[in-house]
Amino acid sequence: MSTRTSKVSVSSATRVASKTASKGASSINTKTVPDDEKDAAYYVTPEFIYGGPFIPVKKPSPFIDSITPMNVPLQGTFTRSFAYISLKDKLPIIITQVIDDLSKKGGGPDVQQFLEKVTKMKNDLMTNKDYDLFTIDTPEGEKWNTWIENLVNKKYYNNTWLFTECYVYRRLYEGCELADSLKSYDYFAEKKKQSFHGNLKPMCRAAEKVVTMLSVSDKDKRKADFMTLLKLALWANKCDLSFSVGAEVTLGGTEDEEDEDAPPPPPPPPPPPPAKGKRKSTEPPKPIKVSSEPFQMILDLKDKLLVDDSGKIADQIVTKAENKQAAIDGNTVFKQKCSCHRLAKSFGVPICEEEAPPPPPPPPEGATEEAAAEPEIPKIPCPAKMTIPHHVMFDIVCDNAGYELFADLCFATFLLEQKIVQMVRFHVKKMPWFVSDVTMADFKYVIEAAGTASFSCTVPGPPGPEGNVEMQTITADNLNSLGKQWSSYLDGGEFVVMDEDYWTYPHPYCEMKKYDYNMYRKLQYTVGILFKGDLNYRKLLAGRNVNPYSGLEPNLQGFIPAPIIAVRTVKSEMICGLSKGKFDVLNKQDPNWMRSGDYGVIQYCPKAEPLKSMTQTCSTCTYQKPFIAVTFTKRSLTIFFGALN
Ligand SMILES: O=P(O)(O)OC[C@@]1(O)O[C@H](CO)[C@@H](O)[C@@H]1O
Repeated sequence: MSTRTSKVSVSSATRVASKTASKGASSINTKTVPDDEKDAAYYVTPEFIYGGPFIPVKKPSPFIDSITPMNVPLQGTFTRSFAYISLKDKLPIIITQVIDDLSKKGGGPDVQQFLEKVTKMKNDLMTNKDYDLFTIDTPEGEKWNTWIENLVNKKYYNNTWLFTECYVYRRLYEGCELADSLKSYDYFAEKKKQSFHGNLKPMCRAAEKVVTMLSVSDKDKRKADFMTLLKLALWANKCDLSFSVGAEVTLGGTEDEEDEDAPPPPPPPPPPPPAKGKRKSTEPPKPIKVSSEPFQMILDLKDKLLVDDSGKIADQIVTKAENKQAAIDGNTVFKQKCSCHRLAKSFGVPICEEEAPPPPPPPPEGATEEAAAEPEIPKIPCPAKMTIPHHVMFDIVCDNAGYELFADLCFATFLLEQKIVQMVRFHVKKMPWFVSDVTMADFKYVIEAAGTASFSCTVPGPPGPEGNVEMQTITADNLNSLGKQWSSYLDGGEFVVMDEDYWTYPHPYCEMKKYDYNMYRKLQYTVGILFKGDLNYRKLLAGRNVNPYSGLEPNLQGFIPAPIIAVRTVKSEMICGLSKGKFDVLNKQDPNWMRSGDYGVIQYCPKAEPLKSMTQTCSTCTYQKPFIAVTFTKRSLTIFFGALN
């Protein structure tokens, strides 16, 4: 009989053994418990029954019948948590949808291999196995394997929900990386396209109003519009396909959707006089009619906005942008020479002073190797020493494509057209992510589709002075003009779209410096970073179930590259910044209120870590280093430059 050793606590094994022994004792050989309790194998080796099955040995379960305890990371072992539900019910369905779609698509042996790997991953998830390592041979794949090997808990439910979910979406994409015929395949593309076309009506209606907010306006109107467009971007976050498990989400599909095409209902009768005494705060909220007209929705949902820092954000971002512009105007020279400048100068190599010149011409035909190895050194300002950017910029860490990206683009357009900033940087994903997160391809698709969409419908216009309502025709004209404006921003550089690896890492943002210091530094140049959506919120709070009444800043745990703006509808069981008692009231009204996406927050942390000159040379200067090392091939110099790495 093979003996299996396993880390099972003796006490529980004893319980198991005695329970086993008591059950049908006559049919099994009742060995006495060995004197030597070190023989743990005894407790886990199933008793062999002649002609009968092995008796299953129940290991102590990692699952706890509880919600996530305070300050503990959300994870699947708490069976009353949404993390558990998401891993048990949502993620397997999303994986199955990918498998089904690809099976229908068909393909050669590489697609079959993809399906086998993804099916195994789905089964491993459902049976709480250990993560498999990545097999792609890339630096980023190696990083993932290092992270997995360093984990204490390598099981899907036992590790944090954040890591497991990111791991699953990253493994899905590995399947494509390993399949030649799936190299640039996006298994969520159709759903994301549908999330655009399925929301044409709210986009066209929103565009009607957005275009009236773009001409430079007085401070009060500018502030009001700033706040409104931030709320438009907030409620757009309801359109999230990982939350809906791939089901199409059209705006306004919330609570009791009001059919706004019907003439508005007559005004409600005056409310009855308040009952004597205090209204019980735990009465379930009365169902509200939510218009699918985006700007009316903002008004309808005002009580669902649990934290609203939009006014403070509007004031401070404008002020910070003005201060940044003053610093740029006043910055005439680099304050310090970068070490590579000094070294280059001392070896007679031109130092990098201006903007990067055009790439050097290709070496002439038949050029000798030495000549080919000596291109003109590009003169690039050394980012390591830059503490003042070239432009006043604002960053948006995007979430979902489709309607949510439309709303984010509207907000960015407002910032540019109101001359608050000169550039908006969008951070998107390098691969299909959480079903509807924006990739570079999605970004370009939405801009192109907005510029060419056609749409027309009639809706009730605003009530006239006598309360009469005229029907009005909504078309895609304003959406088209916005789309064309966005396209020119992309060409002109006002819109910069970046898809660095970092945004598909599984780590909380408080660890950004550890995993991508350059990314942290890049973010320090901006006047504000808008983090969209629930997943970003989970990363900002390190995936923990924090005290709902604690402030945003302490929960960022030092992640303050620039002022942080967190805009998210509540789709996971973590939140901070609530007013006193609010969390308890909401829980009493509906214990599952954090799983609905019906509530939202607009939170702000104004702190920013000062941008200092780096002590070592930057990645740009590293680019020059190999060249200088090749130019001065003396062994001592190569070692010397090597030491600078
Ligand atoms: O970041 P988003 O798109 O706002 O929301 C993503 C998300 O809430 O959807 C899922 C809900 O199950 C979670 O995995 C994840 O946090």
